[in-house]
Amino acid sequence: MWVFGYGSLIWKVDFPYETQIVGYIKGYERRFYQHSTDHRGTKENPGRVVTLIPSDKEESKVYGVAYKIKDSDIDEVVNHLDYREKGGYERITVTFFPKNDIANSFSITIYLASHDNPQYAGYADIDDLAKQIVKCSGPSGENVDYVLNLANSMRSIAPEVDDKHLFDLEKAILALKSKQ
Ligand SMILES: N[C@@H](CCC(=O)N[C@@H](CS)C(=O)NCC(=O)O)C(=O)O
Repeated sequence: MWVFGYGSLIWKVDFPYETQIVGYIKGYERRFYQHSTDHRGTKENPGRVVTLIPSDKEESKVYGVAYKIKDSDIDEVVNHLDYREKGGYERITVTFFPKNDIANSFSITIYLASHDNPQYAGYADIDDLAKQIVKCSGPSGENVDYVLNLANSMRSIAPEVDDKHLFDLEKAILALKSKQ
């Protein structure tokens, strides 16, 4: 079994895996459109974490990390991730393209929070997202750290990729923090 990480699963790998490959999935865009009340926010003050929105933009790709789960670990890992992603995410299967070997794509499981889940927050502009995020923290820590960890991880796994939404948000958050 393979699992694709495109958010905290890139930088917070709290499950056993055999190997990992950097690559992408197509037809989606990564957006901070999911409320988090159990990790980076609370019910009263929900944070924002990433999900994927469908995109018909030619060649829309979301880069992340694919993890190969050993057969004997599958039940444990799926139970763990089902619990970790309980805030509105569901497992679906998509095609993964290894960055350095796109000819050998394969099926992979992702956790996606669709637009009709109860914690879907939807669109907000970058400044409003940043203003919300700098005020939030939850059981897993500061919402700001979630964004900065993801931005730093993306720069290290795919430095050639410009995820405008992510890096514009990072810039807006750092600008707000510098004024505090
Ligand atoms: N499904 C996404 C993970 C989305 C995500 O980040 N989920 C949150 C749940 S709200 C999480 O696991 N957070 C852990 C943390 O914030 O430390 C992925 O593939 O990376």
